[in-house]
Parts: sequence; C-alpha cells; structure tokens
Amino acid sequence: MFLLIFTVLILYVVYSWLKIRPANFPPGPPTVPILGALPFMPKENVHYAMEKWRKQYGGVVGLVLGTKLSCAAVETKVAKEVLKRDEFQARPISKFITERSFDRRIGIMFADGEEWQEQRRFAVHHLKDFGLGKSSMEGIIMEEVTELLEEIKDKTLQVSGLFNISTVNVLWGIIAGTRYKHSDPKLQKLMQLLTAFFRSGNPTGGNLRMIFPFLKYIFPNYMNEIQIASEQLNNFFLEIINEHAQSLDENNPRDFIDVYLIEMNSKKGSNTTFDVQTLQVVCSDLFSAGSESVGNTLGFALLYMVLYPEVQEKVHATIDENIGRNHKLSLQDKVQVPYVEAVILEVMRCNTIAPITVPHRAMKDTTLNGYFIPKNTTVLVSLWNVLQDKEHWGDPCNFRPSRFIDENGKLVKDNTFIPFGLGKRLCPGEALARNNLFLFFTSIMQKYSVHLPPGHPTPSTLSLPGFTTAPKPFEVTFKSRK
Ligand code: HEM
Repeated sequence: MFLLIFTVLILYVVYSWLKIRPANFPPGPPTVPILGALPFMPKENVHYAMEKWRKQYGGVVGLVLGTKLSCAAVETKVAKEVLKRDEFQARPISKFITERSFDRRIGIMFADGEEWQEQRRFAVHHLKDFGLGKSSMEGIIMEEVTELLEEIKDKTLQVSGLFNISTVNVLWGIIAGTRYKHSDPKLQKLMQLLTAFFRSGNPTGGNLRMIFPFLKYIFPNYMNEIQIASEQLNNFFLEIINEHAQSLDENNPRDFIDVYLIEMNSKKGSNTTFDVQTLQVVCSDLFSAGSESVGNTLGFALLYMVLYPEVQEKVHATIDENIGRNHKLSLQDKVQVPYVEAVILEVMRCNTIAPITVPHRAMKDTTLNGYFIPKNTTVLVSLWNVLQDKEHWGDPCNFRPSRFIDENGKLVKDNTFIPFGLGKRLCPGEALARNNLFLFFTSIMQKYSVHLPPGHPTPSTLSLPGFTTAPKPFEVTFKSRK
C-alpha cells in the first residue's frame, strides 16, 4: 500500500514537472522536479547571471522557481515594455511576502489593484504636501548633513551603515515629525534588523525560504529574519501611531501620520482601505525603501572616489571653482556643478542598489517578446542589464562620469538611465533620493577628501547580495580640505 502511494506521488511530481512550462513559455535554465531551476540559479547576486542568460536565451528568460512560473526581462527594450504595460503592474501573491504585512496584501510596495492605487496616490500627494522631494526640504536635509559632517571630520570610519540614520531622519521628519539621535539605541537596533532583513534573500524569489515559506517552522533559528524585522518594525510604528492618535488635532495635522489618521477617521464605517495595519505597512514600505537605498548609494559613491582619485580631484576642482569651500550648499547649486551630478549618476549606473526591481506579476494571460506569459507569472525586470547595456552605453564596465556630460558641459538626460524604474510603479522617493544624494555627497566632497587608510586592501566594486545591494564593508579616512 505504502509503495503504491509512494509511486503515485512520484508519478504526480514528475507529471506536474513535465507540464509546468506551458507551450511557448520563454526559454531559460533547466528545471528539476519540486525545486524547479533553483539548483541552476546563482546563490546570490542573481543580477550578475542575467547578462549570461540574455546571451543564451534572449530578451526574456523563463524561470521555474519551485512550482511557480517566473520570467525575467533582461533586454532594455523588453524591460521598459514590462514597466510601461498596465497588465504587468501587479505584485506576486506570496505567503513569504505577506508575512511582513499581517498576512494581508496591503500598503504600497507589495499591494496591487485599487488598494495599491488608493494608498500610493494618498501617500505621494500628502508626502509632497509636507515637502517630499521639494526644495523646501533642503533645510531638513542640511541639518542632517551638518551633523554628519561634524561626526566624520578627520576620522577613519566604516562606510557600511554610516549614512542610514541621517537619511532615515530626513524621511521620518515628514512621516512622523521626529528625528533620532544617531546614537539612539532603539533606532540603531531597528537599522540592524533592517540590514539583516535586506541581506537575507534575493529579489527574484529564488531561494528555498521564499519558495517554501513553511521552512521557517522547521529551521526557526536560521530563517526568520524577515519575521523578526517585520514584527519589530510594525510594533515600532504602532507605538508612534498610537502617540499621534492621542495628541491628534484634526485642524492642525503635523505630519503624514496625522493626515492618514484624519483620513481614516473620516472614512470610519465605510468600505475603506485606510486602517491602522495598512498605515503600519505604508510606514514600513517607506522606512525600509528610504533607509538603505540612499545610504548605500552614498557608500558606493565613496567607494568610487577612493578607487578613482582622478575623478575625486575633478569633483573637488569643480566644487572649488563653481561653489567654493565655505559656501552653504543648496539645491540651486546643482546647475553650477553638472560634473558632480554626473558622478552621482555614474555611481548609480555602475552599481545601482536595486539591480532587479521589486517583482511584478502578469494580471492576465499575455505575450512578451513573442512568448506566452500566463496569468500570475512573476515578472522580474533587470535594471542591471539596462544600466549595463553595451549597445547603449558602449563601455558600460568603465566608470566614466563624462558620459553624462554633453559637448557644452551640460548634464545629459538619458532615457535608458532608469535606476528608479519607469511607469506607474516608478519609485515615489526618486526626487527625495536625488536631492539627498546631491546635498550629502557634494557637502562631503566640499569639506573632505576621502582615502583608504594606509595598508588597507583595495575594496571591491562587487556588491553584497540581498534584496537590494550594498557595498562590501570598507573603511575610509575623511581628511579636512584646508
Ligand atoms: C537611490 C535611491 C533609490 C533607488 C535607486 C530606488 C529605486 C526603486 C526601484 C527600482 C523601485 C521598484 C520599481 C518597480 O517595482 O518597478 C522602487 C520602488 C519604491 N521605492 Fe524607491 N528607490 C530609492 C529610494 C527611495 C526612497 C528614499 C523612498 C522613500 C520615499 C522610496 C520608496 C519606494 C517605494 C514606496 C516603492 C514601491 C512603489 C510601488 O510599488 O508603487 N525609494 N524604488
């Protein structure tokens, strides 16, 4: 009897495996029963493999992850098409993803349909009202910059995590009306949890824990970073939301949480997407997206400055000639120093922190690049391939900021430079991120030169793996420019 059940089970698994790829599904790495293509996927930094796949399989690569269908858009034209077409703007339906959001598909980043539209529209509108991405935020950013400049003066410091609290403070000022001391133990703990979380998976969904969420019950000590980080983040936000609710003055909203609570109260009793859990998840989406992204990009910027001293020298000379060393920096200075802007863009092109976007999902049966994509297929978009596209950039492996400067010395606008994505899912933090990057990076370069401490090995430009990327740990000395 046991043998019969076992044989039927095996036959079922093999049958399902043989049937899993529908006709005309994009070609891709081979698959085995149960695990799909997992044994043939790189364990980390999957984006590095995508160029090889593009050459082998073409613009769309079909992937079977466990028993689920995925595909990856690895050619510029196809990647842009996915980002623009409405039927690809949903997010995957996955137990692994909803573990962070009370087992509900809510918030902005991993929600879709009307829930997502309503929450995203509300957040973008009201965050803008409080200054997100506007020049009126300059004062808040410069407060953080000033404190950071003091902290790093003439010191040798580890770059990993160095900027995360400063950049979170800028965002948190608008969301919750508070800033944290860099030494705040609670915030430091949260940032450590977030870092562990970001480094614990990969954006393709191609690891055991993501394919088989039940594994966390079998290996709780190894596989619950996401749950620990999510629970602590959600509790942290709940405490802040409760404090806001207690002191709320509906006629005088202080920040984003206040306007959200007012909206929630006004819709009480009706069929609404506004509730406390959703607010917790919206805060979590913004906080996590806003903390590491800008901080790690600044980390990469310092990495390229120590690796390319001639570029650092040119940055210093550009600032000295056009802004001066003692001038208090403002966003209006951007136009005076296109080369500095070009350096920031080139850092993001060479080592973007989101080489693969948050996964998308096909909302209906459709086709892409001539292949059949069934409803609910996860669609990965490799921004890495777009930003490293040889046909477009010519010499993508070279760090060459001058590619963003035209013959008149002006900054070039390039439609293939899309580290923030495109279309309806375009990163809502783009303007804030760009302002932060300019003010932090230019202020550091205005005051300091950065060097590797004597005897330290040359750091690598290869990134740390994770849902997003980060520079590998390295130290720099911030030396005051006399
Ligand atoms: C260098 C900095 C940043 C980069 C390179 C970046 C890049 C991206 C990318 C590629 C996406 C995915 C787009 C897609 O799925 O197609 C995204 C989504 C998102 N980003 Fe950013 N981001 C940055 C900073 C920020 C900041 C500061 C915030 C905070 C306001 C933020 C908030 C978000 C949110 C909420 C989403 C989800 C949008 C949605 O699903 O509708 N990001 N970002």
